[in-house]
Amino acid sequence: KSAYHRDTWAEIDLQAIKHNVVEMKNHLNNKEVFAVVKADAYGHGEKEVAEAALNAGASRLAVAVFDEALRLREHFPEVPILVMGWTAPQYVRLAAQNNITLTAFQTEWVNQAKSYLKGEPLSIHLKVDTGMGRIGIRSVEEAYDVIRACDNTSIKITGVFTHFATADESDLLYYQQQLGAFKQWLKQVKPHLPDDLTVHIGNSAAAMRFPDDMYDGVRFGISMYGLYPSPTVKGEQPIKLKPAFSLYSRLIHVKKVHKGDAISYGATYKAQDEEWIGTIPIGYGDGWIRKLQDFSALVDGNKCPIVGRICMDQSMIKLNRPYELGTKVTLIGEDQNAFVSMDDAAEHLETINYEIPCILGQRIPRFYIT
Ligand SMILES: Cc1ncc(COP(=O)(O)O)c(CNc2conc2O)c1O
Repeated sequence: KSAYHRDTWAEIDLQAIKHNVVEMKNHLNNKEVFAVVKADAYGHGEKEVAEAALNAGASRLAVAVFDEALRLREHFPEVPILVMGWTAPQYVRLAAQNNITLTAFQTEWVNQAKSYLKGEPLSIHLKVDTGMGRIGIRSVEEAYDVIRACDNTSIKITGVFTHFATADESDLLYYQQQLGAFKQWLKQVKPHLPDDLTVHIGNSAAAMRFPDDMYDGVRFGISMYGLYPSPTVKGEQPIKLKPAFSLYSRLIHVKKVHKGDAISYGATYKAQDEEWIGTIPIGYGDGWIRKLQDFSALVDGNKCPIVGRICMDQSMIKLNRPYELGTKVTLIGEDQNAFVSMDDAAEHLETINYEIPCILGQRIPRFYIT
């Protein structure tokens, strides 16, 4: 349960989510946009983001895990929902009863699945591995086996898809190889598949950079949240995105320390002079991990470095002057005309922006700006 009685919170701008969906739909001249809301909508809140994305023109929801699909089905009784990951065959009946589309790519899985179905129609999308090397069919022969296993069963192939490993990079060779492999695969397998198939191959990067390659729809994840998939794509600015996620806290303690005074565990930080130190109620117990030490937060538009070791529930920042208790601290987002972005935090942590909102835990309540 989120601690609502603590001055640390996230704000999710649903107008930004809608803006990004509309931008993508226009960019694709109205192909389908599947809102990828797995991992609690990349940490933004699955229900609220799904609703905003659907209102803005997304036509389907895509998740990674069957339980995410079951939860969303509670709120969205009619929307097509695709589970993009592997689901154990013993759950196919529950999937069929909830009209949830699963991903299939193994003949053995199909054979087991049909033994659990009692005639209910189960929708599946075939996953083709053209080079992501994670899950998926890797040859035409494999495809024939899987398709044959579905024959005369209640398992209906309603889509095929593949996933790109390098669509966000400057070197396009591997992307082109995957695209070529998929086209070749589809040309050979299509005659054995139903006509009204949904074909979708692109993530945010491919959809933004190569909209004409995109077949029927795109699986829109990171950029629906207003984040570019990589510095390369950010540099190209194929569409203008609005970041949705902001993270705030408030000063709960302010003190003046003298030269040589130590801050936090290990006494690793020593004040270099008389300094004003602020304490904020966020720590690695919230996913604000220890490696964020020396990253900066904004107070009154000023960059204030995180000094000393980050604790489980609290962190210290060096202030540019004394501030009142309760003064707002911007950890991610805009403060006056200064801005700390998800990309800044990712760069500091030597990771990608995707990871940051996902690791911010449920002790940080998410509030929604509609
Ligand atoms: C199969 C599949 N399709 C679409 C997306 C959306 O990609 P985007 O967020 O770049 O638009 C993902 C994201 N998968 C992951 C994102 O980060 N790690 C992943 O495995 C995915 O796994």
